[in-house]
Amino acid sequence: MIIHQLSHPRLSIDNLAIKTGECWCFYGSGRSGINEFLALMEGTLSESTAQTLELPSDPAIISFSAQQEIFEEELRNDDTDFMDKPDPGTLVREFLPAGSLDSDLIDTFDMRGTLATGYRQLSSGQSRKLLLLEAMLSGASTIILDSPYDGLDPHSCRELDRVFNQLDRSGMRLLVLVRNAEDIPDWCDHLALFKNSVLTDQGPREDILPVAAHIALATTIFKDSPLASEKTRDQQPIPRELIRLSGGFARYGEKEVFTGLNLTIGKGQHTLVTGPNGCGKSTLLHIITGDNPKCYANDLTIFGRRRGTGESIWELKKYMGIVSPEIHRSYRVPGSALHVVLSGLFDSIGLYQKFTAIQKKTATRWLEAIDMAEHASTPFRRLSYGDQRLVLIARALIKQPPLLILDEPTQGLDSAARRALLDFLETVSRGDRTTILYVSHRQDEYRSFFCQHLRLERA
Ligand SMILES: Nc1ncnc2c1ncn2[C@@H]1O[C@H](COP(=O)(O)OP(=O)(O)OP(=O)(O)O)[C@@H](O)[C@H]1O
Repeated sequence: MIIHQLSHPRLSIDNLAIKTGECWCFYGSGRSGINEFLALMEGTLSESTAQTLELPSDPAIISFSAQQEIFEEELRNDDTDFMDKPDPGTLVREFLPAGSLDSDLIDTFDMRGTLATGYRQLSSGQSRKLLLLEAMLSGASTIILDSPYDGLDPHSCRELDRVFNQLDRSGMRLLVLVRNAEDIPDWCDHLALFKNSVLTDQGPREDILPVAAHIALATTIFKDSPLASEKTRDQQPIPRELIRLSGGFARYGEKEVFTGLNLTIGKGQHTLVTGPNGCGKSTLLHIITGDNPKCYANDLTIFGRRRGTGESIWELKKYMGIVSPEIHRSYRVPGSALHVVLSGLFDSIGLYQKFTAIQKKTATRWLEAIDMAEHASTPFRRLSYGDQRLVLIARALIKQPPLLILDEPTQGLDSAARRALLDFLETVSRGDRTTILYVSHRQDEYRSFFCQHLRLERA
């Protein structure tokens, strides 16, 4: 792979040559040029010129946008309307090359139990692991891993390291893109850095690592958030107990996800939920938000109202702000970044209601808070994954909800943005307006303001 004198409004690379057998890590903050580099690898970077551009012809790319593309393809092919049972879509085993189903790697990543599951039914971490397995088992000669640890539980992260440490890389090229210095894998032998839209440094890992330590330490996002702004919607008084789930259970068909789960969240009882990929964290949140049909069968009281007693889901959603991989995946309707933030006021995916000048001003202030005011009219889908994530966080925060549900909100963010979000949430946690329910795999996000920790296990 050779890149010589590549020029793009947000990416310059003077010289880059990667030989077969080499393993490179590319590191930069979210707006350093790293997203454009990924787009270059994906073949979607327009407006660039280069003197020499020899890219891998058919790389296996493991990224959130690749996951999204498959999801959308699966939705397009969904034949449920023409069948007498839900169409599971392409099964996990159908993604893997014929003859590879005995591979130990499937057990290593704890995916054997999902072989007969459809792609759309996978948890977010499981769908990442599937792409990884597909790339490795099909013997791809170039593998590009974008934020490889995001979305994986600690066990899978360790296994990923073990597998790549032991991998015979002689016939392959491995490119890893990370936005957190802590995520630079020790199994990469080369390191390259992006700063201010330029690939500035490159060389053996140990030579460049000291320079990397100084990148992405500063950000202004969430420094000036409209936290105590004017009320954006009338709110009823909220009871002291927000959630009570007694003997909670969830299953899909024959498959039990969890059972006998008790959870009470009082006002100000900021709660952290952790557990391995596929143990049911998102399912639990979907039961709470009313997005899983099992919410009616469960003994669940939310904001003082027993579920299944005639309340509408929209009544309850008024009190929640939600960020999750599922919302991110579902946000496929056209609309600008500003419209996405505004849609948080109406709990809709897409903006279908008239908004007031005050609401627009508040949304604009939230865009300023995430340093994206200049992208107010940029179509949401054209933003990088990390910037989309920030917009969705602003969407959840805009109404300053009594219950803020954040399911792996920092996926795709760089370390500075992640820290800024957690610092901001710490400030939120000190007020009496919002209670936070937070799911994460990253131990560096387990802040002390979480006063309750729910550890889920696999059933
Ligand atoms: N619609 C569905 N149909 C069948 N199985 C499903 C469906 N949705 C989720 N599952 C399965 O339920 C289990 C729990 O999924 P869930 O998304 O709640 O896990 P999670 O703990 O949030 O995982 P992750 O950490 O990877 O996000 C997984 O094994 C998943 O494959």
